[in-house]
Amino acid sequence: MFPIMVHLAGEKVVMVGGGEVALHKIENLRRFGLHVHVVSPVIHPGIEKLADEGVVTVIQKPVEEKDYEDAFLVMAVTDSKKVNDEVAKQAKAAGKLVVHAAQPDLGNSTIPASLQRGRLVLSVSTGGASPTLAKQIRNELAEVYDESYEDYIDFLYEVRQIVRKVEPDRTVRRHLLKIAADPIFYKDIERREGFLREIRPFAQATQP
Ligand SMILES: C[C@@]1(CC(=O)O)C2=NC(=C\c3[nH]c(c(CCC(=O)O)c3CC(=O)O)Cc3[nH]c(c(CC(=O)O)c3CCC(=O)O)/C=C3\N/C(=C\2)[C@@H](CCC(=O)O)[C@]3(C)CC(=O)O)/[C@H]1CCC(=O)O
Ligand SMILES: NC(=O)c1ccc[n+]([C@@H]2O[C@H](COP(=O)([O-])OP(=O)(O)OC[C@H]3O[C@@H](n4cnc5c(N)ncnc54)[C@H](O)[C@@H]3O)[C@@H](O)[C@H]2O)c1
Repeated sequence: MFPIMVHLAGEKVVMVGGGEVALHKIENLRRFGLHVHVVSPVIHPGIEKLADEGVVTVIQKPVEEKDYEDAFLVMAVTDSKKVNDEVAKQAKAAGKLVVHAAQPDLGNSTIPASLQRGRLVLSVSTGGASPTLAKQIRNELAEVYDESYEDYIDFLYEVRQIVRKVEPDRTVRRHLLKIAADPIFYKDIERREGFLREIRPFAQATQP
């Protein structure tokens, strides 16, 4: 398994199956601001509620290939092995990202337990050994990397954008970015503001 971050905004995500597991997967996708198309004859009440809120689009019927032919990511989460296997096979052959929720080796992707702190994303995968352990480790990380990381990551992002824009020399750029990543800036918000005050004028000066 190779970890990769995927920009899914604007891409079609199709959930085949509308039960409990589908609901859980949709809620996870929702945390990342993603809209999901659900194809399933029976729809969990929790998914119906999300449809009312506009978070998902529901197509209430058994799945057919045309329901996911324009999808980027397909999740096969029905309670039928035959349906999940068939969907995974066809979608994979069509070059899509595919999660098979019951037999991961029949898909080509799995969902890790994850945690977001603004731009910081921490993901834990056990390669199907124990989703329960993945969740436990994620919860431990959530305590270490608490909400205060959101602002800190924003600071690092802004510094990096400025440095990339104003400093043509790669060695100097790396040096400056290393300074910015000093833990002192995590702990001391005033220092962050001071640092930004110092470097912002350089970016403004180079504006076209
Ligand atoms: C991380 C998380 C993300 C998410 O789903 O969003 C996720 N499963 C979560 C929870 C969870 N899933 C299951 C339990 C019950 C206890 C247990 O079995 O441990 C719990 C625990 C709970 O619910 O508390 C049952 C289960 N899961 C899979 C199978 C089939 C199989 O056995 O392989 C079965 C057995 C079904 C059966 O009994 O027949 C398969 C997969 N589940 C994965 C991801 C992928 C591997 C990730 C990895 O190992 O790292 C993979 C391979 C494919 C995929 O679905 O992507 C999410 C964490 C929650 C969070 O983020 O809060
Ligand atoms: N990956 C995970 O995290 C995880 C966790 C637990 C279970 N599972 C697996 O997920 C699967 C689903 O479990 P569940 O608890 O959501 O089941 P469920 O009984 O709650 O829901 C099954 C859904 O499949 C739909 N379905 C059936 N035939 C269909 C078809 N032809 N086309 C479209 N949809 C169809 C039904 O309408 C229903 O909405 C099981 O195979 C289970 O082993 C995966």
